[in-house]
Amino acid sequence: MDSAIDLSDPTRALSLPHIRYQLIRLEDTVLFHLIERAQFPLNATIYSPGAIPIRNTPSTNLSFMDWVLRSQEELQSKIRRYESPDEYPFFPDAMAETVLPPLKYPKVLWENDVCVNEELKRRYVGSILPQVCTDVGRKERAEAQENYGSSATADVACLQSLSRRVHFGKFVAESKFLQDEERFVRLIKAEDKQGIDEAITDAKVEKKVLERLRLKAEMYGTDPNMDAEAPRKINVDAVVAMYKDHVIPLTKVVEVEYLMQRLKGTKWE
Ligand SMILES: O=C(O)C(=O)C[C@]1(C(=O)O)C=C[C@@H](O)C=C1
Repeated sequence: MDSAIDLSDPTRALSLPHIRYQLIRLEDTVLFHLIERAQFPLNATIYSPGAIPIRNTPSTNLSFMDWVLRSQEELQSKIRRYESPDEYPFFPDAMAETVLPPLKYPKVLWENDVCVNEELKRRYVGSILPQVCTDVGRKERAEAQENYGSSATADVACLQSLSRRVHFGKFVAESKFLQDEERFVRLIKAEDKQGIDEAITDAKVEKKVLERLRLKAEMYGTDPNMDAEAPRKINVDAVVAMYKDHVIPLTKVVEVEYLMQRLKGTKWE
């Protein structure tokens, strides 16, 4: 599978404008997947372990959605999805050998084991989805068993695009580190996580991200054939809140944790 970052040229891969362009592109991906998911009710049962027995797999204690996600990841690992440095599995134990010859990606990132997928999934199921699936101009929608499979399939796409977005923080962090090595080495050596967080934060860019996202959610969520009063396909406020409270903060966690590991094996260690 292709990486969204241009890895053929490591200098370009670490240029901040190039990375930010990819982050903007990913907003579209995340939004379109969420719009697909929001057409179905929340269907909370699919997130509850054991609530839906998985036939022929009695030993599993996964929720239905987790079982779909894990099965997809197992298949996708065989076609090299997780060889790309911007892809991280939610179920590392499901990784299988690839059926294609392995790829050799140039090393752009520093060695690290940062992965926030567990936390991302917890927030997606517990907070993001309940908000996104309500208040699209309709009453609370009842569970629909016939949509269990479609809901979980859309969840996989949402979770994978969100995971990719927040782990792009590693490229951002590497780029920022190279721009001001002296400052970051000092902060990292002092284990000053708050100082690192302040150093990587750009409030103006964050404000712009949220404004652009609101516009996109309003535009993509409105059918051009419908009148202006018709219900939107997506809860615009929920989308903006998702980025403000979860996506940007988790991207920053990834950036800080990546930088905390950045001096391992260097002359500064
Ligand atoms: O674009 C950056 O510089 C980033 O670090 C990414 C990002 C974001 O998640 O959108 C995160 C932190 C910054 O404060 C601004 C934006």
